[in-house]
Amino acid sequence: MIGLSEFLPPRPEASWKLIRQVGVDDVVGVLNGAEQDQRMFASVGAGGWRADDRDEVPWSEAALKHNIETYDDHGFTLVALEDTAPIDKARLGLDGRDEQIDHVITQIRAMGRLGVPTLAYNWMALSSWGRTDVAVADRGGAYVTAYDRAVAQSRAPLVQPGEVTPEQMWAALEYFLAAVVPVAEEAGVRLAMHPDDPPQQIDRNLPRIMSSAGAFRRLLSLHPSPNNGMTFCQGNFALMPEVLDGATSIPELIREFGTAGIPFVHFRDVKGTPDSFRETFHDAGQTDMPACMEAYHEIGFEGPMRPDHVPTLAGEPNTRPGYETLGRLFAIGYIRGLEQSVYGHPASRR
Ligand SMILES: O=C(O)[C@@H](O)[C@@H](O)[C@H](O)[C@H](O)CO
Repeated sequence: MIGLSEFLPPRPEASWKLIRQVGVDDVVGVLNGAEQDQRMFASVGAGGWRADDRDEVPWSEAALKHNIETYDDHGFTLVALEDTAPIDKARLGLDGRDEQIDHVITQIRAMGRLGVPTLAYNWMALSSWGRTDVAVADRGGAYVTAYDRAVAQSRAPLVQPGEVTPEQMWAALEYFLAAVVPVAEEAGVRLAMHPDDPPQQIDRNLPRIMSSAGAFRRLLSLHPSPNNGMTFCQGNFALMPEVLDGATSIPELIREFGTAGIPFVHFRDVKGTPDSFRETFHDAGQTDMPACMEAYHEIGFEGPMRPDHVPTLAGEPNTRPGYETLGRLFAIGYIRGLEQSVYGHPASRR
């Protein structure tokens, strides 16, 4: 079976009871006050959530143990992290990167000791996922997020034109992997690179190198290891050139990368192109989701899979675009149904 999971910060909320009631016990977490916890909603101009004021280093073993205990107190098991210390100097290959890489190494060793086997990270320097609208009316008036490249690129630049090159970011990634993959191997932690979102070649003058299937083939070849893998975020792979031009498909990429390359899945969908798209309900996008689930079953995937972004439904504040509660319940039910139709119902499994 897949490890159906949900993305929750280490701060209990009323929604946690609903997530348990719809049958999800596994959690993908952030680190209280770390880079993604602080950056992800600001990146789309939303209020999001606020970190607790804690007297602990977010990526320390003590902080991670605190988070695990918090999840455990509510019946959840932390199965992956999708957060690190700030690593922009590492992403850009700048002075000070070794200290940032040391923080990641500290976190990986703590994850190994505390039994958290997967670490998702991304190479979107100075930013995170990007959207130009977080309240586009979709089915029944539900809000989804959307992206328009012309609007996005009219905003303030992240760097000056040519200030950072793709080669610089690839060299920085190779340096990062050389430092952290051996530690991950020793700790029993699988690294899972998330695609640039959206998968643009360049964003406000800054290269985005993890924006094609070819880039992920290069990632795996840069440092071959069972601990150097990817977060197979379907919504982003669906917008990559090789999928849009028909050279491959999401199910074919699932089979190509296999469980060796895919420790972790974001199971969501979109409509459009990387220059202009909206996110969708899981049953209404441009990807053959049943075919994807069949491909996961064929490769024997049984790792963490989460719904990722969901629409905001009636009555919800939309301060956490993509991450409100009611849409998660729909998505969880949809994924669980697909899973049991493909992997079999627990009652029928031998
Ligand atoms: O596809 C995406 O961009 C999402 O997965 C992000 O919202 C991601 O989960 C956050 O930036 C936290 O890593």
